[in-house]
Amino acid sequence: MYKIKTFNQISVKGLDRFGRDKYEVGSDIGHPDAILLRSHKLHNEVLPDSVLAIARAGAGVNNVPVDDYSKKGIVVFNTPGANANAVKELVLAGMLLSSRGIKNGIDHVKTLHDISDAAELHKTLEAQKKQFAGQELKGKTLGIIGLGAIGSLVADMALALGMNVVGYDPALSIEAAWRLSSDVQRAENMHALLARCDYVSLHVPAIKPTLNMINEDALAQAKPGLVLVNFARESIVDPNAIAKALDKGQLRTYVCDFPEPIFYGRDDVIAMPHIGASTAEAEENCAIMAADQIMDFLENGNIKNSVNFPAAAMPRVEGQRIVFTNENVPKVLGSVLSVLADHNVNVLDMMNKSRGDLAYNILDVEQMDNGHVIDAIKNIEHVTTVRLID
Ligand SMILES: NC(=O)C1=CN([C@@H]2O[C@H](COP(=O)(O)OP(=O)(O)OC[C@H]3O[C@@H](n4cnc5c(N)ncnc54)[C@H](O)[C@@H]3O)[C@@H](O)[C@H]2O)C=CC1
Ligand SMILES: O=C(O)C(=O)COP(=O)(O)O
Repeated sequence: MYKIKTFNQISVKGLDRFGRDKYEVGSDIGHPDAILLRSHKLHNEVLPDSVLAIARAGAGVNNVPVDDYSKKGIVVFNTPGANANAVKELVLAGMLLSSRGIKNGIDHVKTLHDISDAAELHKTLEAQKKQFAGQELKGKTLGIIGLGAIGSLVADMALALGMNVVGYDPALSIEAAWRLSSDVQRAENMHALLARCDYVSLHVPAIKPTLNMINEDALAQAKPGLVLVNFARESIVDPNAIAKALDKGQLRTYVCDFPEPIFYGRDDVIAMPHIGASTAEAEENCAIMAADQIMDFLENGNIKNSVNFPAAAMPRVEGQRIVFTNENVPKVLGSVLSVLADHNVNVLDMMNKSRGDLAYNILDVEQMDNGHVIDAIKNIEHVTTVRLID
């Protein structure tokens, strides 16, 4: 039996992927083979040695100490794009909330509940509605910082609304570039983007280079009256700088999924409780993708959508499969193959992939009757983890 420990609310559709004949799944599992979670922070958790993999049902992995886990040979997965549409739709809601008198208008209507005569109510509304007039998105310029799964969907949506779209992403992958509409204009740098946009939406991961990227310096470049939309992470903005920019009118509104105490009581901040990915569809997509990736890894050693390991997958053949991780230095694979040769084990197929400082290997071998082989591989210098899969 494989054991999967869960944190957070994981969609049942995902949990149901784990066949109960092979898997035990729950939030109170003691020595799990893998962990399935959403935003639960793992930095302060002591992981049992049994853990081989972590799957983040979602995009951001800043709640997982990925570098530490890489050193231990723990594979970390996420689910790219699985919740992107949900975020995109909320970005639209955020832009509309910041541009039209929606919230204040609705609140105002609620204050009129003692007017019982319909005709009088309509007359009052018509007389007062001018205070809730707004502006349209069409014809305005939206800047998008980070043009990955979410950024590219936001770009398509904004173009469809008749907005001009400017993008900035110095780390854009080739795959993401192919997905991007050719109508997205390219900004040379973030400051140039901020200077020409009416709205800016942030879609970068929380990593060292993006920490506090929206700071006082950046906001000083913004076109006065900018609406800043942050459904990415709290750590990429400096809240004090945002508050100052709002006070000065450099920012008109800050729309975010990450409330901060400094924003309490401000009408120019629209803060939501991290609900960008909180739709039934996104939760299902993420949970299903994460569960499938864990199962393929545990049962076959295959790796897809890892943030710290290379992609590696081979179809299964007869016999057994050995998977091992090693530091990415010369001679390790050769030493492993020598051990197999010494024990008379025939290799049927193999794959060796590397990513940064680590390498991952899949070896299909004929059925072995020698139990010492795995121990011998474990003892080879620079081998971090090894596993035999039947
Ligand atoms: N509010 C919510 O519930 C959700 C928030 N998120 C956040 O949104 C982030 C982005 O998600 P996806 O689009 O799915 O990820 P993604 O990995 O597909 O796209 C991120 C993009 O940011 C770019 N990037 C990296 N460093 C950059 C920099 N310094 N300047 C400009 N661009 C840079 C990358 O090249 C990549 O194209 C996640 O990492 C997560 O923090 C994601 C899903 C839900
Ligand atoms: O996918 C992401 O990065 C998110 O922020 C979504 O977080 P959640 O799974 O809703 O806690």
